[in-house]
Amino acid sequence: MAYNSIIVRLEMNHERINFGNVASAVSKAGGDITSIDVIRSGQLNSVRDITIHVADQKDTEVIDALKQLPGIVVVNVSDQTFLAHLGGKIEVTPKMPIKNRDDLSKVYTPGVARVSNAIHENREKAYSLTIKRNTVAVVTDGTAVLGLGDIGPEAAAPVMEGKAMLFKQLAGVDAFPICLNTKDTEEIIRTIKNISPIFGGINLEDISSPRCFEIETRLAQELDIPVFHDDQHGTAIVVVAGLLNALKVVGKRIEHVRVVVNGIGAAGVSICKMLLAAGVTRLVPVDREGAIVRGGGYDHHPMWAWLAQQPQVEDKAGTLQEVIGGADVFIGVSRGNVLSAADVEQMASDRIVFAMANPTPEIDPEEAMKIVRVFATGRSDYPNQINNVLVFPGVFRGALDCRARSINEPMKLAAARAIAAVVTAEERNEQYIIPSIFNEQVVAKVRRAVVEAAILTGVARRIPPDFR
Ligand SMILES: NC(=O)C1=CN([C@@H]2O[C@H](COP(=O)(O)OP(=O)(O)OC[C@H]3O[C@@H](n4cnc5c(N)ncnc54)[C@H](O)[C@@H]3O)[C@@H](O)[C@H]2O)C=CC1
Ligand SMILES: CC(=O)C(=O)O
Ligand SMILES: [Mg+2]
Repeated sequence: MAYNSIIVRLEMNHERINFGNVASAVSKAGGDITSIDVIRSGQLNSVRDITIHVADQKDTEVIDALKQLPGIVVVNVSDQTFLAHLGGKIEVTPKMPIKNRDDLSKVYTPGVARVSNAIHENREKAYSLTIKRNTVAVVTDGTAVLGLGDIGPEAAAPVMEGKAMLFKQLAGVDAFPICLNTKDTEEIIRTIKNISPIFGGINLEDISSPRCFEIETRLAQELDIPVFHDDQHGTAIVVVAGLLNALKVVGKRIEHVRVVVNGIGAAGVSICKMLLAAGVTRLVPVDREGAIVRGGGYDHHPMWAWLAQQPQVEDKAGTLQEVIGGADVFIGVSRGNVLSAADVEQMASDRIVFAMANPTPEIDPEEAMKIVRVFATGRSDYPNQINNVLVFPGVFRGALDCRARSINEPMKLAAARAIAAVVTAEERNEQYIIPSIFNEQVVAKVRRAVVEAAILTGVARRIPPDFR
């Protein structure tokens, strides 16, 4: 279950109530007081800030319980998650101060003109003389934000800022959120191409399918910097990493398992492609209207049409409930609460369920954990967090360091194997199939694997010093 922290400012009349009554009311309503700060204390009244750890969506119950107490005034309630977003979460910081005219003439005019001319003569110098070599655009149109859907570019911004923070903290990559006010494929492609000169890479984020496929393919063809749709490939890479380890835990081989993937959008298509490349022989892709079957006609969706031609895709039609029976693996990248315990119980023994819709998984984790052998979500509050945050920082660190032209399939497979290998055979178990995002080996190993594969496949334009 997810928890949140709220800070409640209370004015208490000491003649009518004591703090013990407050603590017991909070606890009865489902909260847990974790700290108390006295703001003002007098003989009759005091004002205190109490921090309460409270289960998701239970905060109103706790506040209502406090409001009903005699001698209490709830002065203010602040939610720590909202506080963390106040004013946005990132800023631009200069690398040196401008203290005098001499500094000014170096970083700005007239000195800067010589640097600009040098880049004009040799465009490649943008990599050594500007932020290009370490800067990635995180671009969205706000149409498939987490599992929240088409909530618009402004509402997508907190997620993009969060991605930018993770890029910087985990891999030292400077990432900038760009939220576009258009859903038009051609306009998105044109805009990204037009802003690309300052960036060393483009991370596409939360752009809904099927537009995301064309946008990525065209940009990858038309730009000479890496373009990576995180929801497609970041997710597929981390799923394959988790699955390789989960299969070892349950003692099944990838070529023998039957895999149901629910939600064949951006993430689902790429997961299916990568599972086939990794050796899956029995695949059941399922979307809203049921299974996508071998030989079916899907003229409206080129990626579904491609899937329907793959020999490993089953030809049995049906709803999720009709096709899940006997499956060894369920991978959900669709939306919250679409899978019941009864559905999961139809699966094979030693089943593996990755319920990755964010923020609400396909099945309630508390229910699922009782009936599956290996369970994972995209969330940080349960064991086995399968989230593309394990991928994009290291992939871009590697791609920027070797100045890769693109991020190709061998680089992606190498990244998946590198993530899986962070968990050793001794450490691996049902609760630990995937490393934590705070495990420092993750970015280092993914970077190394990505650079090696880029060099081997000829897309690296620079050999980083530690590879010479
Ligand atoms: N844990 C992680 O790292 C990641 C999780 N996700 C999650 O996966 C979900 C999908 O993300 P995207 O692929 O980017 O979105 P998308 O919008 O491209 O695709 C969603 C697909 O799910 C299908 N769908 C919706 N309801 C369904 C249902 N009841 N049954 C079967 N299919 C259904 C839609 O028709 C669509 O094809 C979101 O909840 C997102 O948060 C996505 C990327 C990474
Ligand atoms: C994690 C992520 O990128 C998503 O849920 O869309
Ligand atoms: Mg995303």
